[in-house]
Amino acid sequence: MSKLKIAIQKSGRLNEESMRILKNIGISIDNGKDQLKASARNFPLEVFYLRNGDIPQYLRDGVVDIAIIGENVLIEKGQDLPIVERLGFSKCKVSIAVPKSSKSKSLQDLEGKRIATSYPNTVNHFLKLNKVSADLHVINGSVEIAPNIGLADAICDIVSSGSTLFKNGLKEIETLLKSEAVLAVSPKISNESKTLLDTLQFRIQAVLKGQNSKYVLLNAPNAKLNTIISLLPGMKSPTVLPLAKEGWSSVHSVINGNEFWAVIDALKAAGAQGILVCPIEKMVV
Ligand SMILES: Nc1ncnc2c1ncn2[C@@H]1O[C@H](COP(=O)(O)OP(=O)(O)OP(=O)(O)O)[C@@H](O)[C@H]1O
Ligand SMILES: O=P(O)(O)OC[C@H]1O[C@H](OP(=O)(O)OP(=O)(O)O)[C@H](O)[C@@H]1O
Ligand SMILES: [Mg+2]
Repeated sequence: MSKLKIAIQKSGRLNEESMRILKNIGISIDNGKDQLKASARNFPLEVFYLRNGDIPQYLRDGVVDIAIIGENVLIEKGQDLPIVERLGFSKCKVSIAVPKSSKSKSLQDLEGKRIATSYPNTVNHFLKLNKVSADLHVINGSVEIAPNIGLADAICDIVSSGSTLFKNGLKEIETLLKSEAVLAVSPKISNESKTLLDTLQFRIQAVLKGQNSKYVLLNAPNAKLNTIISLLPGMKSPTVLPLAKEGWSSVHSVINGNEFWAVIDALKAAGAQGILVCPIEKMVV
């Protein structure tokens, strides 16, 4: 039986969370130290540990079937490669920044200036779109140092907390794109591997949905039940069970993480008491 081949970043920002996803979907991997290829014990899966920046080419060539990769790298080097799942971690932006003292306030002010970046295709595309021409200096790391050593007037790099920009005396002037870790697929994936991918994706979706939701239990006076139930959609509808105490019920439901605090505030205001909130490990809808 053939195995599904997945590329994961060997080391760096994406490695830990990528391994955690595999663990959370019940896949265990025999990982020898410095091993660049490993097999799963309980799923027909082979893991290739690669550099993030090399993964688009491996996908294109069909060396691997799928990969967990930063969306920004796909935008830079793999526009042709389909994304099948957004994974919600390693969220960041790719932005243009200039020294705090610079007079440049927008992209138009960078006409004829030097921009240091590790993302030349992304920057070129953006400059072209905005009809600005600038000189690109491609460097692979520590991009934020470039203006301080006189190499460039501006930089384009990843921004997350903004602390690297701050520490290097830079300010952001344009955001080119937003990125997160994604699951990308090789255009050469076989039908057999595609079936395995469907199984893997089903499991990943169950984990992601669980992560984005909370299980809520609360006590409600029966007189307020209708209002409280209307605030709680649940997976189908909330579960309502009688409490031992006369005139009270226990209500169980699932709340989406994004609207969590707004719903809790509304529940309290509607008379809910003893609200318990529990994490959900997996959710199959
Ligand atoms: N500060 C950050 N906060 C959040 N996500 C980030 C941050 N820096 C990078 N990322 C995301 O993680 C990915 C991997 O970044 P990392 O710095 O580990 O590797 P890299 O040097 O870009 O790649 P390679 O594996 O080729 O060496 C990036 O492509 C981006 O999607
Ligand atoms: O906005 P912040 O939270 O400060 O994060 C942004 C920094 O993080 C990344 O660098 P990383 O630490 O991965 O080092 P690298 O340049 O060696 O990849 C990125 O290249 C930025 O420099
Ligand atoms: Mg980095």
